[in-house]
Amino acid sequence: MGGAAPALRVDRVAAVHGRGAQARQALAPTSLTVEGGESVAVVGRSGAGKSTLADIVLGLRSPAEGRVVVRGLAWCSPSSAPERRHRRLVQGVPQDPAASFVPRWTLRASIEHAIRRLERAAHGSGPGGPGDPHNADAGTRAGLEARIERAAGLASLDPALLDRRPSEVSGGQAQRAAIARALAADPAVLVADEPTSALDPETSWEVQTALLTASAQSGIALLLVTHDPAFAARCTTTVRLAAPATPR
Ligand SMILES: Nc1ncnc2c1ncn2[C@@H]1O[C@H](COP(=O)(O)OP(=O)(O)OP(=O)(O)O)[C@@H](O)[C@H]1O
Repeated sequence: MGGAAPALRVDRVAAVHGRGAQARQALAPTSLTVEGGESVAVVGRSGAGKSTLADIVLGLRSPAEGRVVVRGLAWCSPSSAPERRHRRLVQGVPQDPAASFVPRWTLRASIEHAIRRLERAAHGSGPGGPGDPHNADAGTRAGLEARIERAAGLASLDPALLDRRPSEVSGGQAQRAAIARALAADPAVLVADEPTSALDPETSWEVQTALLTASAQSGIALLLVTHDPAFAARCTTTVRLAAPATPR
């Protein structure tokens, strides 16, 4: 797509943990670009700052230097956090998917709740219900159901499993549901920090396939933190983080 801004641009982003004499570089200045539909594996030694980078792109912490740009929009910098109305643009796939769903709710109810919350953030504090003209897709029951089922299909999750609770599905199925929840938000960027480390090798491979296929088919940029060289090799590119500066 000639001239379009990349889905994700990380521009000389660095991070520091602690303050004053305790301050310690957690991430050395790092730049990378991920186009829609591409996947970038972030690798590096333990403590290199991989999770710190993932948290910054997710908007969970601020960089000490540099900036993140999502689809050409200023996403975050040392002095600015992501705007609420743009929150849906970057979605996370957690390491422990079962714990990220409400235990008493069906997977469908949790995904529906996540979509409605993002819609409310996108369109101000309105109810996000059928009366909201911006909300025609998620606002009607049929539109919402179609959106969830489409996301489940993209994540290779059997839609019948959407009516189970997190304790009633396997780890691999819960991870597919977490991928579906992220896709249902219609993001530009997916951030996955060790998304298959809790799974057996066969299930891990299948979930990797679901994640990579969904990102490629939907034109979503995937930023993947992994220690698994085989998973990294399946991505479009690998970025190896430099070790942060050691304290003096
Ligand atoms: N909450 C925190 N307070 C202080 N220092 C922290 C905190 N979280 C992480 N760090 C430090 O920041 C650096 C980067 O940590 P980070 O978890 O991002 O590394 P990582 O590359 O993801 O490591 P791993 O591969 O072991 O998960 C490390 O030196 C770590 O000790």
